[in-house]
This record gives sequence, structure tokens and C-alpha cells, in this order.
Amino acid sequence: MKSQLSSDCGRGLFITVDGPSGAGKTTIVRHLAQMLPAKGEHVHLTAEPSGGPIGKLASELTETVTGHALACLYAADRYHHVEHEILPLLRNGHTVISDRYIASGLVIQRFDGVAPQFLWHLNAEARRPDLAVILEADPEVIASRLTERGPHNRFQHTPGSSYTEVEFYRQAAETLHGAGFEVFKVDCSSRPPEQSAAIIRRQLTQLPARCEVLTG
Ligand SMILES: Nc1ncnc2c1ncn2[C@@H]1O[C@H](COP(=O)(O)OP(=O)(O)O)[C@@H](O)[C@H]1O
Ligand SMILES: Cc1cn([C@H]2C[C@H](O)[C@@H](COP(=O)(O)OP(=O)(O)O)O2)c(=O)[nH]c1=O
Repeated sequence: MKSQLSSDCGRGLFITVDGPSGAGKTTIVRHLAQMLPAKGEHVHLTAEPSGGPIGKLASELTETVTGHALACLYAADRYHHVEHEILPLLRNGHTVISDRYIASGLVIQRFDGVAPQFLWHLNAEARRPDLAVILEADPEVIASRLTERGPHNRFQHTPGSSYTEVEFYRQAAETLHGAGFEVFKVDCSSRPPEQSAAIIRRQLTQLPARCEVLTG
């Protein structure tokens, strides 16, 4: 029998998880990666910025480069990430989960004043995921998680940034949905991360039929 999430046409599933800092992306993708593999299934966990040359450069420059230049750098990393890491794995039938992808590109550089339309055009040709998960959460909850964990970047230092970020992700989800992406929102304010991962796992079984066997 074929395993649960593998592809009959030699193409794996591509799942992306985006959302405000502190919503629980990194925690949830780890749970999801543990939950997904069926017999013989390969699940590859990746993230953006990627570990490739452009991703490393983008990471190094995030504190000092701003606006359009940084948006282009992150978009360049995204296209390179797809071509050199994600696509080869999908072609081998692997499931790929990315912690941050297009939605982050539509949101984070807005903190530097870059227009949403510019960000959309920059990202519009990146490979579409089979499921674009957007984590939602109460801004107060994620602000307190960030205070406990500590901010990861300069965008999180502005007071009230969690409120702005939650609203920007809501708009990004609308943009992606409007462009025909399979968008799935999960509220992570109060449920434990493993429960959010289980909800995403269940949603994968509801995807419109392609050639995957999703017998859950
Ligand atoms: N559902 C949750 N409930 C309580 N705390 C959580 C939950 N999800 C994540 N956390 C905690 O919040 C912090 C941020 O989680 P993380 O996965 O790093 O978020 P992100 O990758 O979205 O920034 C971490 O300290 C994590 O342990
Ligand atoms: C993917 C992406 C990341 N970034 C930056 C923001 C952060 O410095 C870093 C992601 O850090 P990360 O550790 O994922 O943040 P957090 O865990 O707090 O959610 O990459 C962008 O600015 N634009 C992008 O499109």
C-alpha cells in the first residue's frame, strides 16, 4: 500500500507555515514534521531565510539593510531556495515543510515602508505551496511570548509591532487567497502547538484531489 502523503505522480507535498513572530511557527513545524511521515515517507523541514548563500547574506544584512533592497534579497533567496532545495526534493516525492515563505515576504518588509503591491509582484512567481498555513494569534499573547523568548530581529523592537504584524498577515492571507492559493488559517493563541499541528495534518487530508494518496 502506498504511504499516506506520498505522490502517485512522483511529486511531493509542499507546505508552508507563516505568521507573526511568537505565534509558534518553529514549534509547530517541528511537531508537524514528526507527525507526517508514514512508512517510507520522507519529510524535509526547511526555513527562510534559507541556509543557502543568498539566505545567509539576507540574515547577515537584516539589521543594516532596509526596505526595497532587503525585500529583493529575501525574494532572491526564496527563488534560489525553491530551485536548489525545495524543487529537487518535491520531484523525489518528498514532503517539504517551510518555516516562513511568501507570506513573510509580503509582510516583514512592510515594516520598512515597502508597498504591499511591490512585495506581491516580487514574490508572485515563486512556486505555490500545496497548502499555505497562516498562523493567527492574539497580539497580546504573542507579545508576551516574545518578551519571554526575546525578539529575534529589529522588526520586533517597535512597541505594538505584534498588533501591526497580525493585521499585515491577515492582509497577506487575503492576497494569497485572492490569487488562488490554498490558504489555511490556524489560531494559535490558546491551543497547544501539537494540537495546531494536528489540525494542519487533518487539513492536508482535505486538499483538493491532485494525484496524492491522502488516505489519512
Ligand atoms: N501554543 C503555544 N502556547 C504557548 N507557548 C507557545 C506556543 N507556541 C509557541 N510557544 C512559545 O512561544 C515562543 C515562540 O514560539 P516560536 O515557535 O519560536 O514562534 P515563531 O517561530 O512563530 O516566532 C517559544 O518560546 C515557544 O516555546
Ligand atoms: C522570510 C523573511 C524573513 N525575514 C527576516 C526577519 C527575521 O530577521 C528573520 C526570520 O527570523 P525568525 O527567527 O524566523 O523569526 P521569528 O522566530 O521571531 O518568527 O528573517 C524578512 O525580513 N523577510 C522575509 O521575507
